[in-house]
Amino acid sequence: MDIFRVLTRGASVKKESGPKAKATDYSIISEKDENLKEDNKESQIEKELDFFRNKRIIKKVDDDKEMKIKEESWNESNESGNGEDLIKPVITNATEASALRKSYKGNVSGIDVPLPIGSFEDLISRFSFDKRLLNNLVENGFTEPTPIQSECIPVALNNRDVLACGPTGSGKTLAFLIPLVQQIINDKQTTGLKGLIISPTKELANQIFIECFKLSHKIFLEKKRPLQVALLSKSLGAKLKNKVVGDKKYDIIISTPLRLIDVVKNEALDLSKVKHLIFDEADKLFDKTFVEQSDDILSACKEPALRKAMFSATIPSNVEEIAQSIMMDPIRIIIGHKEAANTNIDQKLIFCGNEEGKLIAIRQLVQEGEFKPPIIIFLESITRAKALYHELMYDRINVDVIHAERTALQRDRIIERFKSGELWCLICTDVLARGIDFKGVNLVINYDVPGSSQAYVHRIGRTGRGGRSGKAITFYTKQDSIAIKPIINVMKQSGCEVSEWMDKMAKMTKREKESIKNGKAHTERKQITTVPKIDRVKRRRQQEMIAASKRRKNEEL
Ligand SMILES: Nc1ncnc2c1ncn2[C@@H]1O[C@H](COP(=O)(O)OP(=O)(O)OP(=O)(O)O)[C@@H](O)[C@H]1O
Repeated sequence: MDIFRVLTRGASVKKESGPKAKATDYSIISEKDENLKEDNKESQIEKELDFFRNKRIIKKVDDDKEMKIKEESWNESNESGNGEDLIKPVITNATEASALRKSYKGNVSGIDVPLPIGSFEDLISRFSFDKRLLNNLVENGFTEPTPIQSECIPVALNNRDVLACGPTGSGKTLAFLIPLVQQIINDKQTTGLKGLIISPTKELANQIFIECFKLSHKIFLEKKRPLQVALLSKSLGAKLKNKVVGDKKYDIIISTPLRLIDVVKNEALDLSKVKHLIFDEADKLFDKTFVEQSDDILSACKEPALRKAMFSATIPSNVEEIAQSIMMDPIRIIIGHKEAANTNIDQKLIFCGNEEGKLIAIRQLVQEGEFKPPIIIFLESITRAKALYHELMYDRINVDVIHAERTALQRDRIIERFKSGELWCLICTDVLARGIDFKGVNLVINYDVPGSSQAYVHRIGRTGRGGRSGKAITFYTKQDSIAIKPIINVMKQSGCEVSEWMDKMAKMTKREKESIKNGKAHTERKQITTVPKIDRVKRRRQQEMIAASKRRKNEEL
């Protein structure tokens, strides 16, 4: 509740709360006592959740070598710095760096770890950062780096490999895009593809492309050539194959693994000069579905000085091992807890007994006013997503569904409608679970318990993004008694209140761990429907009769 109040208050942080609190006589003004305690509690929560650092934190070491954290507004600091020469990096030494890291629970390890940046202006003095690029950041509303950006940008600009893990919605996309664009600007001499970003889904690739396009707006390289970014779509793939477009045209390409491999195998795109290779949602790209394709991409990038980067909100230990084996002295950056969800999300479990109970639970949420759009509902299969869509349509809920059987155009249109607020409730499979940045999603419902703790973290991460608060509800039934355990553990790690019975329930035997790992934690689910069984049987018989009659006619013909 406190967290919700603090977050919904947004940027209107009371700046004087600190000094005032000190000056107040607690013993005399007893009625204000509670308010002051509240303020202290709030500032504590703010510090922990301020991933977007609306307030600037500057650290200084005083004579007694004690750290003092001083807040300065963006304007104040801008006024004091009259001219480029006077802009000084905010973080200048290891003590300041470690205090900054402590403030956002950053854990950074590796050989020769560079200092983080305290503000985007630090980049000008430390890395001769491009002014147009800085302008593009500010014009898009990015005035202060988020913790993952503070850490990752200097690492990449020092040309180091990086394995980065930060909460969902904490700005990882810009954490790899900002240094990438700067490095392309620095590398004036060579033409052709230098930066490659791999994403597991088309939707996410498209989103990264849009961000990269905005960031490289009006940036020109040698001979006034604009920096060229492309999304490797089906049509661009065909153009490259037919040599309608030359493969040297682009500086940065964003693609899904399969599409990229297709053009590379047809020798329509040369990856041998790629200098920066970024895997977004790295744990997905190195799991069993994609690992071979990711490996093919790595082998096609032959540049000896290839810089590799891996990003995700979840990095399981097997992916860490892969990262260590393919990277050169990587720097490992973890913001927050590796197995936890974003702390801006209020997480809740609802026991529904059985499958019918889930439909009742949704209707109850509607009745109780908890079903506040925009809402995303995740299900485990296409069939189930379609079935729930039909059920909710009957309830006259403004809803649509996205899954792998819908065409790219349909998917794009639905996403647009959802983003514009025309569509209130989006039903989907895990195809939209990762990376997609819908601003202001109020509620995520896991209609089916996700298959792993990682899937859970990504699914619920569609809400509570960019410093906003959000809510996630997970339905479970008797048959989810094992699958729910890792979810309770994530809730614990993320600081949610977990009752004693939940805590007991979360304990896993070796066998249970094994069955979760092998995806055998739950059995086949019953169909989603409110149509009585007798009607369903009648309908099926009718369909069978029609099919049989069609068959007979065909045979006669
Ligand atoms: N420095 C910043 N200041 C303010 N907002 C930012 C900043 N950096 C990123 N954002 C915003 O935060 C939101 C989430 O960013 P992003 O999509 O990169 O998250 P993410 O960490 O990649 O999440 P996920 O793990 O789900 O992929 C976006 O709307 C983005 O525009």
